[in-house]
This record gives sequence, structure tokens and C-alpha cells, in this order.
Amino acid sequence: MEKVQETAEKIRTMEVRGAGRIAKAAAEAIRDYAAGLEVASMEEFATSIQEVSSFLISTRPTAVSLPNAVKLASRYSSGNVEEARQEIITNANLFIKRADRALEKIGKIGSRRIQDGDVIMTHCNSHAALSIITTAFDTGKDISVIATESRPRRQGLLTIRHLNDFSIPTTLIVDSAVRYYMKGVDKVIVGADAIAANGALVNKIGTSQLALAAHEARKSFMVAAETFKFSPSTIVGNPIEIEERAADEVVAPSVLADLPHVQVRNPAFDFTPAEYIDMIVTDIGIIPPAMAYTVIKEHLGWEFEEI
Ligand SMILES: O=P(O)(O)OC[C@H]1O[C@H](OP(=O)(O)O)[C@H](O)[C@@H]1O
Repeated sequence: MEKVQETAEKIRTMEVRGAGRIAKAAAEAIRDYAAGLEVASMEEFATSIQEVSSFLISTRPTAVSLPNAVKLASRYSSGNVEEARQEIITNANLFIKRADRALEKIGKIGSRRIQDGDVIMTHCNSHAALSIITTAFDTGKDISVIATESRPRRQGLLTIRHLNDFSIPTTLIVDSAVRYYMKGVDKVIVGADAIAANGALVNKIGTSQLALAAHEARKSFMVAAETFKFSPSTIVGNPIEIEERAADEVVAPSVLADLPHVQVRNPAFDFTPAEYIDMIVTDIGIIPPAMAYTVIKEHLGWEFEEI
């Protein structure tokens, strides 16, 4: 349990972050927990796995990759402890392998849509979006990137470091400069924390203003998302919860101490409606947002009774 708590804390404090990485870390935690679990009965095994699953899922509410990963990794059908343990280990390892493979596939598929000379704008730090950008560059396309700072956690600094390592010409801008630079942009590529059944995107706060600016300037808006970022529970009407993080990520508590009439709001994500999205690049191909429902029904393998 100690290791599970450690992983949960890393996810909560964002030491481990990015919807895909969170999912992999949770699958690893479930796998290692199941491997070392000492129980007297199958009932005890089932209860312990259930408790740990719920605990991991509670760490961050928005990234649907987390419950999807936990659900896929912790599946077992056997009524025997040793067999069920092995099933979880196998399923978790399979999930991790597929997640890595999905990033590569997204890179390959998405990079075919990038043209020589493209200026690409990206937001926050998405490993899926970066996979497309770096693959396009590695296949010889002469591209450059405009990366947003992504306040308040400034994940844009991770993005520029990554792009610099690949020697990709990159410009860092503040979030409020997005519309100012949109005219010179060819494509916007962002990641996803969740995609709803109606094709709406949930991603880092500020994504919707990129989409709006891209729409206004008639620039292509691409989303890079593994299929495990599609949200099954939105099919049955559950909304995706937007995580609101602590005020001290935005401003130091000492500043607020003298300002009794001021409150700080810090939503970590926002919604981008499907009509602003040109395509979603997934590990099973490029889809229009209207196909989100099909991805959930046919490729995610969730039964409605499970939701
Ligand atoms: O899975 P990958 O593509 O890496 O990232 C997907 C999304 O996860 C991140 O959330 P946070 O920084 O964890 O809050 C960003 O919103 C990013 O676009």
C-alpha cells in the first residue's frame, strides 16, 4: 500500500502529470500492489483491489485516462487469488505496452498531416501532441513551433525543453499572446485529458481560446489523444468534472493575506466544443469528433452495465 500511496501523492502533486503518464503510473501501481498482496480469501483480494482502484482514481478527477487505465489494468475473471493476481499483472503490463505503442502510432499517423514549412502552435505539455511534432521533424519536415507558457504550472517550459532537445526551432509565448500570433500559424496541435461522447475536448485551461482563435483565423485544430482518453461515462450522461486546484498555484498566499475581498479561481481544464475541432488523431486513426461515440462503444471495450 505504501507504494500506491506514493504514486497517488505524485499524481496529486503533479510530479507525475500528463494524462497518459498518469494512466501508466496508475496501471503500474495496481500491478505492483496486486503482485505483493497477501490475503486469506478471494473476497479480501477483491475488496483490496477495489479500494486501491478507487483511491488511485480519486487523485485527479478530470483525466479520464486514469479511471480507464485502472479499470483495464485491474480486470480479472478468475475466482482464484493466484490466477486473478496473474490476470491483473498481465492486463496492467498490456495496458502500459499499448499506451507506449499508442504514442508512437499517433506520432506516425498525425505527422502525415504536417507539411514542410508548417508553423505549429501547441499548448501545455502533451506527450501525444509532441509525438506528432517530433515525428514530423524526424521524417525531414522543416517545421517550427510556437509553445504557450501554460499558466499557472508553466508546463510550456517542459515542452520547449523537449523541442529544444530535438533541435526544433521553437518560440515561447505567454498564454494571452495566442490570438496575436495565430495569423502566422498553420496548425494547432493539443493533447487531451478527456474526450466526451459528443466529441467535446477537455484539456488544459486555455485550450478553448486557442481553438476559438484558430477557428476565427481558419487554421486547422488537431487533437492528439489515445483511445483511453475517451470518456465512457459521458455516454450515459455523466459530466466530466473540471478539477480546480489550489489558489497558491496562481498567487502566493502572502499576497492574498492583505486582500480580504479577493478570491482566486484556478480551474485546471476547460471544454472545447466539437465544432472547433477539425480532427482527433488517435492510435486507431484520424477521426472527426463526431466519431467519439463509436470509439467508446467499439474500441474501448466497456460494457454499459459497468458504467
Ligand atoms: O497525455 P499527454 O498527451 O501527455 O497530456 C495530455 C494533457 O495532460 C495535461 O494535463 P496536466 O498537465 O497533467 O494537468 C495537459 O492538459 C495535456 O494536454
